[in-house]
Amino acid sequence: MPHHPTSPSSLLAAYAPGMSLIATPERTLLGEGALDTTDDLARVPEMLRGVRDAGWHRDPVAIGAVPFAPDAPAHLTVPAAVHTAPPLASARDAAEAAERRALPGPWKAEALPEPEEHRTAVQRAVQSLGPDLEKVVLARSLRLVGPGPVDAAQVLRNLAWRDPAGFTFAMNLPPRTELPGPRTFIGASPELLVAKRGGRALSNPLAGSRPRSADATKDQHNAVELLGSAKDRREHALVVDAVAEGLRPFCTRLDVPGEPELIRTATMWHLSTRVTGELADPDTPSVELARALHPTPAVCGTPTGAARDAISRLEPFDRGFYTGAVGYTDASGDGEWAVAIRCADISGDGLDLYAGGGIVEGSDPAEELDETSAKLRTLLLALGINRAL
Ligand SMILES: C=C(O[C@H]1C=CC=C(C(=O)O)[C@@H]1O)C(=O)O
Repeated sequence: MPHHPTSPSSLLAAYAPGMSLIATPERTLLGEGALDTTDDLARVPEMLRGVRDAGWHRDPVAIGAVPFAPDAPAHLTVPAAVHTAPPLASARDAAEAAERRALPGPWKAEALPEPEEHRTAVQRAVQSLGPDLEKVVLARSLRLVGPGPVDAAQVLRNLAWRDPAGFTFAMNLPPRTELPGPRTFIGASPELLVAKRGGRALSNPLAGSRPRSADATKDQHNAVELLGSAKDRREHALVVDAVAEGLRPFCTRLDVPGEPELIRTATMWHLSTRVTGELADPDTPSVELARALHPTPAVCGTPTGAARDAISRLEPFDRGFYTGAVGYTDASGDGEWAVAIRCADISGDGLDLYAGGGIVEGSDPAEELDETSAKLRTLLLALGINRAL
């Protein structure tokens, strides 16, 4: 991977729509232009070899986004120029305060489905649980339209500095047919689908959530309650088991901690497990691991097929790239792929925000609605909106 010693804030400042940026706990990466593009994650290693063999780039990197639906096109590009910098968390400095600014309103909001309908969908999902469907993740979306073109670069900087330890991204996508002009898939995900470096693989499944609270006592109470919740631990274990099963065929050794830990973002507490493995073949491309894992029960459910069917029955919108994956890989297969959550799809004056939650036996519709509202706050706060919509 090319090395351009620079600071993460200078890459955030250089970002403009049409480019792609991803900031991870390992590095910050900005891609400009396109030497080649594919809509198929499986073809990424071949695309990287092609670019290298043609002499267009000695050390090419592919960066992009994969949708939730298996038959929908991905968008993965080998940029003409890739700039890298250390991780954001290493550089919380004066830039942080200077670069954060609210976007101008007012915003017109339209919920799809309406909150009441989401509660009903959760209720229906709970009723359809049983031996054939143990868990399903149900989501809702919120369309916001502002007074002018949404400033994606400002949203990105706001997201980055609020959650510098996660995976912050802005991916350039082909325009939507109904909304011409630049399209940016943007977000700050706390969840690592898979990273591969040399002979080691790492995944960090999250599932089981409580909102953060501005009140320190309540915040602590939420965290303790989450860690002790049998329902959330069940919901979490289904994801960890699926990730371990997905990685096992590739690994000679797999370490799966028996107990989840708590992690926090600016808006949420989550149960988290770090699964690490030693790869039988250190040349296994990270995209192959991502394909084997996606979609985990953190975004779809268990078993996958029945959960997908329930999602298409109960969700009244197309998820697009939400609950897909975003990331990058180099030609040696080393790379990082985050689960595409806490995100929005920006085109023109509007954006679509998304949030979902895992439904298992014992899930409560009102609590699930509140959880999605809390998850939507990641993007709402990045727009400068500090209230529920
Ligand atoms: C599907 C989402 O979150 C997933 C990741 C962490 C916790 C989750 C949960 O507790 O339900 C979800 O599985 C989302 O944020 O839209």
